[in-house]
Amino acid sequence: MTDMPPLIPARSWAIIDSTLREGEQFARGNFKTDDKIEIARALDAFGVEFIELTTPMVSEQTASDIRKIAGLGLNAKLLTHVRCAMEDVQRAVDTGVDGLDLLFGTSSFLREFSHGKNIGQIIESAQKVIGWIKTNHPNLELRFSAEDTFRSEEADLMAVYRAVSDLGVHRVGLADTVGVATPRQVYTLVREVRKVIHAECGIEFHGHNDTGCAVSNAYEAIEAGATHIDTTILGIGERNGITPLGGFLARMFTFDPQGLMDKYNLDMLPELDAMIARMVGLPIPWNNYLTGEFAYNHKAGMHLKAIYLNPGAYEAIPPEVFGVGRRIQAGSKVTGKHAIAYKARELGLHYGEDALRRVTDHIKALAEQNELDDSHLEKVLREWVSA
Ligand SMILES: CC(=O)SCCNC(=O)CCNC(=O)[C@H](O)C(C)(C)COP(=O)(O)OP(=O)(O)OC[C@H]1O[C@@H](n2cnc3c(N)ncnc32)[C@H](O)[C@@H]1OP(=O)(O)O
Ligand SMILES: O=C(O)CCC(=O)C(=O)O
Ligand SMILES: [Mg+2]
Repeated sequence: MTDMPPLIPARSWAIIDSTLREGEQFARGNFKTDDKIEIARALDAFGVEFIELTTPMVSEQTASDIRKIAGLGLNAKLLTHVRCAMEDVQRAVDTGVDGLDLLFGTSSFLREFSHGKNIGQIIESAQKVIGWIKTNHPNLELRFSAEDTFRSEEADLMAVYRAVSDLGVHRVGLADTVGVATPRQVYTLVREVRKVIHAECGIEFHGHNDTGCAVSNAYEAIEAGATHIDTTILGIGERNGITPLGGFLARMFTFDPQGLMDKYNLDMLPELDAMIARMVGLPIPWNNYLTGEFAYNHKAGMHLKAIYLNPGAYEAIPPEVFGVGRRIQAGSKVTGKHAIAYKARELGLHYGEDALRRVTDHIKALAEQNELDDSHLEKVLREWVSA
C-alpha cells in the first residue's frame, strides 16, 4: 500500500483559507486588526497558498485592515471576496490584494430573495465587471463563483460558468452555500463544469457542513478535478461552518503524506486551532480532527496491545506529523493484560502470568467504579508487587 503512487498528489490542489472572510461570518468571529494580522501570519507560516479576506465594503476599518495585511509581504496570495458590482471591485482593487473572488447567487432562492437578477442579468454584470477589471487591472487573479450552486439549475450554471471562463477568469467556484450537497453530487457537477470551461481555468469548491459532508465533499471535488478548496481554521463560518483546515488535511494526508509534508508546516496545526479557539472564546471540540483532546486516545485492551507494538495498527495518521501526542488510557475496565504488563514494565515492574492476570482483573474491577489515572495505576501496580 505505502509503495503505491499517491492516489491524489498534493500538488494537484491548493488551499484557499477563508478564516479571515468566512470565519468573520462565524457567530463568535469578530477579529480585530491585531487578530487579523496574527491569523494571516500564522496561515502564511503554515503554508496555505491563498488567504481570503472579507470585502472592503464592510467598513473603512476592514478596508484599512486589508491594506495592512497586503503590506505584510506574505508568501500566500491575498484575495478579497466581493459582490459582482462595480462599486465593490473599484474599492477592492485599491487594497493591494492579488486577486478578487467575485460571486453571484444563481439559485432561484437567491435570485428572488437576495439580489433579484435573472441569469441573463448575472452574465451581463459579470461581463461588465470582469471586463473592467481585465482592462484596468490585468494582473489581478479572478474567480467567479455561483453562490448556492447545488440548488441552481444545471443549465443556468453551465451558461454562467461558460461565460465567465470565456471572460478569462482564473477559477470558477462551486459553493455548497447551505451544505446540502452529497459527495456524489459534488463529484458529478465538478466533472460537468470541467467540460464547459477552458482547460487552464481552475475549479474551486466551498462547502458548508450543515449535513456533515464538508470534508467528504471537498475530497470528492478534488477527485473530480477541482484545483482549489476553501477551508477555515476549526471550520468556523456561517451557521456550523465549512470544511475545516485540519479535517481536510487529515483526509488528504492519507493519499499523499509526503506531498502534504512538503507543502505545509503540518506540525503548526495545534497552534492554529488553539489561536482561533482563543480568539472566538470557545474550546477546541473534544473530537476535533487531529487536535481534539481525545483525537489520539487509545483505551480498549485489544487496541492497546497492538498500539504498543505498532501505533499504525490503530492510527491512520501519525500524530507527531501534526504536532500532537498520543494518549494511552490503560486504567479502565476495558483494559487488558498486555497494556498492564507494558505499564508495569515502564515502571520497572515484572509479573508472572498469574500475577499479571490477577492484577489486570483487579484494575478492571476497580475501574468499574472509577477509572484509574496514571498515578493511581502506578500506585496499584507498585502495591501489588510489594503485597
Ligand atoms: C454565502 C456568503 O457568505 S456570501 C458573502 C457574504 N458576505 C457579506 O455579506 C459581506 C459583508 N456584508 C456587508 O458588509 C454588507 O452586506 C454589504 C456592505 C456587502 C452590503 O450592505 P448593504 O448595502 O447595507 O446591503 P445588504 O447587506 O442589506 O443587502 C445586500 C445587497 O447586496 C446585493 N447583492 C447580493 N448579492 C450580490 C451579488 N452577488 N452581486 C451584487 N449585489 C449583490 C443585494 O441585492 C442587496 O442590495 P440591494 O439593497 O441593492 O438590493
Ligand atoms: O464565494 C463563494 O464561492 C462562497 C461564498 C460563500 O461563503 C457561500 O456560498 O457559502
Ligand atoms: Mg460560505
